[in-house]
Amino acid sequence: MSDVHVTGLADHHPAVRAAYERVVRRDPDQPEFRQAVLEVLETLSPVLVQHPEYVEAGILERLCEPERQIVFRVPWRDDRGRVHVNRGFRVEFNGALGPYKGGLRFHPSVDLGVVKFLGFEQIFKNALTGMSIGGGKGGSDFDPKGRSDAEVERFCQSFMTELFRHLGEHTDVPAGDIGVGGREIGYLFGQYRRLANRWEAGVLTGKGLEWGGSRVRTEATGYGAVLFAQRMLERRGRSLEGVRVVVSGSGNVALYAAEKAQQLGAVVVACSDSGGYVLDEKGLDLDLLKQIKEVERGRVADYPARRGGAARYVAGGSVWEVPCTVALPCATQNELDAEDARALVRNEVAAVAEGANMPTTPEAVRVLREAGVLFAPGKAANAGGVATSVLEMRQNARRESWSFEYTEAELARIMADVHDRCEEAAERHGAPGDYVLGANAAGFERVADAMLAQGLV
Ligand SMILES: NC(=O)c1ccc[n+]([C@@H]2O[C@H](COP(=O)([O-])OP(=O)(O)OC[C@H]3O[C@@H](n4cnc5c(N)ncnc54)[C@H](O)[C@@H]3O)[C@@H](O)[C@H]2O)c1
Repeated sequence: MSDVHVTGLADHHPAVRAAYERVVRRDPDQPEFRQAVLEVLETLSPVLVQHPEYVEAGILERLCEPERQIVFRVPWRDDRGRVHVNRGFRVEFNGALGPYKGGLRFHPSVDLGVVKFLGFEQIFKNALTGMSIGGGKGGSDFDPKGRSDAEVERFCQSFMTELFRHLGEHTDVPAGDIGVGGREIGYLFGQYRRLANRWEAGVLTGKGLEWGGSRVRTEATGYGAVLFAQRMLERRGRSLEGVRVVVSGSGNVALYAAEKAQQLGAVVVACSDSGGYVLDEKGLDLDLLKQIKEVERGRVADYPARRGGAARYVAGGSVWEVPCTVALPCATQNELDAEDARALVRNEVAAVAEGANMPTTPEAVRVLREAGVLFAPGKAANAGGVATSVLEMRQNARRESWSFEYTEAELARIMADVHDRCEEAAERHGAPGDYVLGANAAGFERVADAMLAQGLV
């Protein structure tokens, strides 16, 4: 992949080529990180032409190198008394706009390159919200699947025993991501509180409602992605009313993307997990799906038997085979490839909005864009989660607890602003309707200006 892309950068600004070549040379074993960097850099040439001061100040080189990377051992015992050793990570990527902010992912695929890709994306996403937060990300190669509550608790306590010294409401504020939901945030917060001997609510977001959490945080990423898609469509005189929607994944982002799409009148006909997908032409029964996934921690394969009717499960199939007008990839990185994109185009998809981080491969993005499909990159479309985390921090700082309606209205306002910032930047740089360029340029300019103002640090 990298050879094609280094060659493909021939027409770009020399600073773009130099920065990318440096990343390839220094981090040859981090393909996801390289992919995320390339996806941003290849849109920035017009910005650098307008702002030679960014090049002069080495902004690209500095942006591609995390401010701090923490890698640590996480020892824990399973229920049978056996010792396990996992690896923990926290990458504090860029703090120019505020305390590092970004989730923790617990999944066997997590390594330093994956955490760096997510942290890099997070810098621009957080900048796009217009709020005061820097970019960071963390996690572990621990696999919570099949582990008991007690095992997850012991793992989280061990993880936080090292991480706590690097965190703080003014320093670094993690949240959830794949494999880290309300249960894990609870165990992590408890251990932080014990070690720090402080009630510091703003140190973690995604907390329980009774102890500092915010309403709408659970729903925010999925709701936000749909609100973004809706605004893209509205700008072109269309809406979600009566439209067929397909969602991938069935975790936090997927479930609430499906919920908001239904609330706006769409028919959500399919969702998936790593084993396959379910198709329900009548529209997914979300109460049942939440019971299976959130309460029982089961698989989507269990859905058809309990739903009855014509719902069916397709083992191992790609959910993107299902015809739809709006596609919402909400599972994981690189889950929608060029072949999937061609299937979506054949079925006349109108818009793709990424609920997950980098779920669409670069080749698939090209296929969609060449076919004229509206495409919203994750760093814009899924920014509602982190934005609501900041709303949670605001409530913590003021010792307040806002209503669902008020918080959701704030989320809607923020998503409209994120959309409009992307739209405005794309137009300003001569590429109207290009949300990838718009998101990268708008996020980059905000961080770059802050870095310039703060000197060489
Ligand atoms: N939770 C948030 O607030 C948030 C915010 C921004 C972005 N994201 C991103 O959204 C994505 C999903 O995160 P989440 O919080 O919903 O995690 P989650 O653990 O709740 O859900 C992940 C889902 O993806 C499914 N999945 C994993 N690999 C798959 C594959 N190869 N094919 C199909 N399904 C697969 C899992 O079965 C699960 O249903 C990730 O990319 C994450 O980085 C999450």
